[in-house]
Amino acid sequence: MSVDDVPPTPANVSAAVPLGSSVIPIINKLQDIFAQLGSQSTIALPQVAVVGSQSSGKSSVLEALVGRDFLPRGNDICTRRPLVLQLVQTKPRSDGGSDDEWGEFLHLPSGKRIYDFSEIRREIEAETNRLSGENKGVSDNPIRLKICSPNVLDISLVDLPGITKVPVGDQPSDIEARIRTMILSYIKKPNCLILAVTPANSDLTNSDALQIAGNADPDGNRTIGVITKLDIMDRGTDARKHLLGKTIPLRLGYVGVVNRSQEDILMNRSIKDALIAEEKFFLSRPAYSGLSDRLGVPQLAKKLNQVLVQHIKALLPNLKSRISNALFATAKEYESYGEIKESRAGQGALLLNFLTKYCEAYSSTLEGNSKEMSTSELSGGARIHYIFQSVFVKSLEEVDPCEDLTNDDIRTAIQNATGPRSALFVPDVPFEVLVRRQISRLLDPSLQCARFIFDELIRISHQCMMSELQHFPVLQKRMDEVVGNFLWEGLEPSQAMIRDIIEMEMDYINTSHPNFIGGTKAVEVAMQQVKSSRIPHPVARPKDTVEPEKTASSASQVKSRSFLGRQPNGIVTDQGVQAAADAEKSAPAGNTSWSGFSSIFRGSESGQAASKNNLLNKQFGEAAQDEYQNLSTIYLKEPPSVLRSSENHSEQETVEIKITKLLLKSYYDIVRKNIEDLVPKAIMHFLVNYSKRELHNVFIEKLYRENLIEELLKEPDEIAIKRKRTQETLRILQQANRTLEELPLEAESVEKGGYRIGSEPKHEESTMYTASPSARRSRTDSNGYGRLHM
Ligand SMILES: Nc1nc2c(ncn2[C@@H]2O[C@H](COP(=O)(O)OP(=O)(O)OP(=O)(O)O)[C@@H](O)[C@H]2O)c(=O)[nH]1
Repeated sequence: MSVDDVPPTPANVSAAVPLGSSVIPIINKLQDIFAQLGSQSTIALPQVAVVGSQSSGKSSVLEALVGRDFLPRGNDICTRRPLVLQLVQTKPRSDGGSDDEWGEFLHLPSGKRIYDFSEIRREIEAETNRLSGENKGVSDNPIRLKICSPNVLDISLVDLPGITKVPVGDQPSDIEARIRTMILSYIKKPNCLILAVTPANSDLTNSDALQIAGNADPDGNRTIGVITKLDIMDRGTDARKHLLGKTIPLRLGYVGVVNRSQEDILMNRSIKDALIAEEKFFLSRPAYSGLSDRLGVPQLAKKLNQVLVQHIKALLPNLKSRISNALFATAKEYESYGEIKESRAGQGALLLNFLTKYCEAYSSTLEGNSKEMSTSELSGGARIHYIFQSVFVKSLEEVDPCEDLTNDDIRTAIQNATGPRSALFVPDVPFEVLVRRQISRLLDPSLQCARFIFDELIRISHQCMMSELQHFPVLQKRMDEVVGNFLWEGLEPSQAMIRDIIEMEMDYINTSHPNFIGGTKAVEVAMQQVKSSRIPHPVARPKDTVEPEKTASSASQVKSRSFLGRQPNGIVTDQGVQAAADAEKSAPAGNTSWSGFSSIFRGSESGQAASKNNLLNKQFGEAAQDEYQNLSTIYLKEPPSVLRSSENHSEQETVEIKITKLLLKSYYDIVRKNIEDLVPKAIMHFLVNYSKRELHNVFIEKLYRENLIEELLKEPDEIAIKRKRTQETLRILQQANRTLEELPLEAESVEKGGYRIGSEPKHEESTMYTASPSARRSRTDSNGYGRLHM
């Protein structure tokens, strides 16, 4: 079959097995992944460097691999500066035009594209001369050339000056050492693949290339031996032994190639023709039969591909884990933006879902069955319990109802309660006044407790804002407002209830409460306290001096006070009286412990009247006498504007104060227990449980409105942008993940690359060019790197 029988259309080109078909698509896919991810990192492919002695054919090998004529070649020294050739794959032109391949030099103004490859060659020569002079000078300063094409693999190739022994022209005397150092600086890097080029017409055992490659890569893991100029060997000799590795073994083996001769170059022979000629040459030489896997530039490219595949394989696990980590992180980020719905129905469902989820979170936080329960601190309902028990109840328990009541206060209250008369009994009124005053003190902490719980609910409400809501600030703000107002509405009735409870307690002092100490017991206890307080004072103080008239009336006095011994049902018991009487009896003779009481009863109607009469008679008599005696007028001292009860307490008053205090404490305890019980109940009912029960309804009423949905679910622009970007990244990563899973990296697929001598006709793409149909479409010119026909 002839070359012309097969037109270079994408269909039949892809029917052939182009070189690199196994590796280039993989690389392309991977590079696509990186490009789409906007990642700076790429698949770091090994650099390929050609080394060898001068004019061994290094540039020719490189050029054949790349498939374009652009390197200066000649039988004199050509490469005098390293040429770092960066192949960059570009997108094919959409219109299929052929000007999608160009070169760019780093030393030229940036962006200057050179589409004519002969001009590229001329610029390499000119730039070499610029720095190294025109007289064979050598420089280690590299020329950097970027070849952009849809048909190349992203890889760097380095053409290095050849090793030379004898200085010529402007070369320094240590030229060999200098060139060796320069070469080593490139090929000693572990990611540098070495093509050690030795011409077949020289002695392999003296190969500079193998020698320097051996220095840089002693294990031979990255050195491929290339034997050039097989066509100009001495007649009767061949390189079979060398190619089989029998002369100098190489781990990656040798490939024999036939490049264009100087004559071919002068005749402008194309690479395509050269490849055909090369294949013909091997077919015509029986010495090379059976060595098809190590003959020809395509086989060299295949070998390179195999090494590249191995390299990619080694990179893959790391790449996969990077992609899957990025996938995980991006998926999480995307999730954090929450759902977004386009349709009105979808938006409504989404809003309803948010509101419901919020209410569930609110309830479960209060109930204590939230999934996000903290283990480091109290939260939710537990905090409410803490406020009730450890703040409210505890504070109330610590209150002493008599704390801010001095004995004088009590005495004043008693005196005020009895009005202009002297007290016959310890009256109810001061006790009630005082106990009411103490009960009223419970209002403030109770209201404060409600306020604390309100604050706590507000706090819980903030905790319940799901992370998704962060992306809907309008909704979040409105929900916050609704909850705040709603809780405030719950606070008012709970505080009103608390006021009612306290007022109820103040309104009716239930002295019949079974837990109330009652008068009898209070008298008994007070007397015992007074009695025991006297025991340590065996010597009677002047105050204790008995006044006979007082002791005389003590029994009746005690009896008169028997109202204090009334049972809660109001029945007067003898015990109360008896207890008081007993106490009186038990007092030592001449003791006036009940003198206070006695004084009340001393003032019995008749006694008081008598004494008043006596006094009046006495005063009248004296006045008459004074008149007679014509004495001067007696003036009373003006009473002070503020009157206080006298400072000295009589013993009676002491007992009265004690009784009042006992009654006060006992009753206060009852009220306190009630308040401790009822206030939390009121708050729980009107505020906490009410909010739990009704919040969802309130949300529905206030927010789940047709006309509000769009506004509530409006995302801020920056979030919408982030969401879109994350979604796109996620899509790319998922695709990348799938691509990595599907990559055909089996050795078998690589083996299919290259061409086999004597097999079916092949239409080989030259060397490292891509096999993508779109790329090939642009390669219909006659530059000679399109097809190889046999
Ligand atoms: N006949 C024949 N000539 C070749 C072959 N390879 C290279 N040549 C010729 O050998 C000469 C040197 O080739 P280059 O490719 O420039 O060699 P080089 O090693 O790059 O040379 P320097 O860069 O100067 O060291 C050129 O004239 C090529 O045409 C080959 O396989 N067969």
